[in-house]
Amino acid sequence: MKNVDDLISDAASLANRGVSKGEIADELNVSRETASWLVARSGLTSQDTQPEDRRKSHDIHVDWNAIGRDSTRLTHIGNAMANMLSDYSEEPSLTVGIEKAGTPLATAVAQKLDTDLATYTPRKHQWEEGDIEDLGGNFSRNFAGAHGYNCYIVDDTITSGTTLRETIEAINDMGGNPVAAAVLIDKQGVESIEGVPVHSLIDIVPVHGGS
Ligand SMILES: O=P(O)(O)OC[C@H]1O[C@H](OP(=O)(O)OP(=O)(O)O)[C@H](O)[C@@H]1O
Repeated sequence: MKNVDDLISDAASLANRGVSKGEIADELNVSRETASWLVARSGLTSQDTQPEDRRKSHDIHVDWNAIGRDSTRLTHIGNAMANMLSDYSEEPSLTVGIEKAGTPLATAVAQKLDTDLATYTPRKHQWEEGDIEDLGGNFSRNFAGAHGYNCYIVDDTITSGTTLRETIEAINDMGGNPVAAAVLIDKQGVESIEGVPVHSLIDIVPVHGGS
């Protein structure tokens, strides 16, 4: 069982060997953002890892600020995501937004589909102290819980899929039924996670070949 210090040590060791942040994320089964955080916590400077990162990392940063900063655009995008989710016989009555960026999108989706609203904060946001295995994510008490609900799940991006997988497991653990998920952008191009269909408005598809 690993605690945060073990992970920081592992991340530093991999970074010192020239492994990219994306590969560290895969190796340690965390998101790339978390891998960056672990390397930063280890005290390695960006100079220590930057050249190898530039050469080996294929990850991309998605900037959807033009949508997120404008409530009209956000609502339109939420409606489009709702449209992708509107064909399930279970007729979910709860939309679960993944904090933080998934929540405003989930709010728009919930409004369009006339469902209740829940928010889930993944465990990676609760890593400041303690053993990672002992820390879980949580549903905000300000919104609905997942118990007894057929649920849609909404987030902005899939990078490794770890966050969505964790959210699906958390909904199951709480006695809910995750029916389908929708994201703005899927960097994996997955069709399903843990048996739950995943819909994305945009898939990122790496193109190989050329020079
Ligand atoms: O598929 P994964 O590798 O798990 O990564 C995807 C997650 O990472 C981002 O969250 P992040 O914590 O970076 O940002 P946020 O709190 O602003 O949503 C994003 O919003 C997803 O929730």
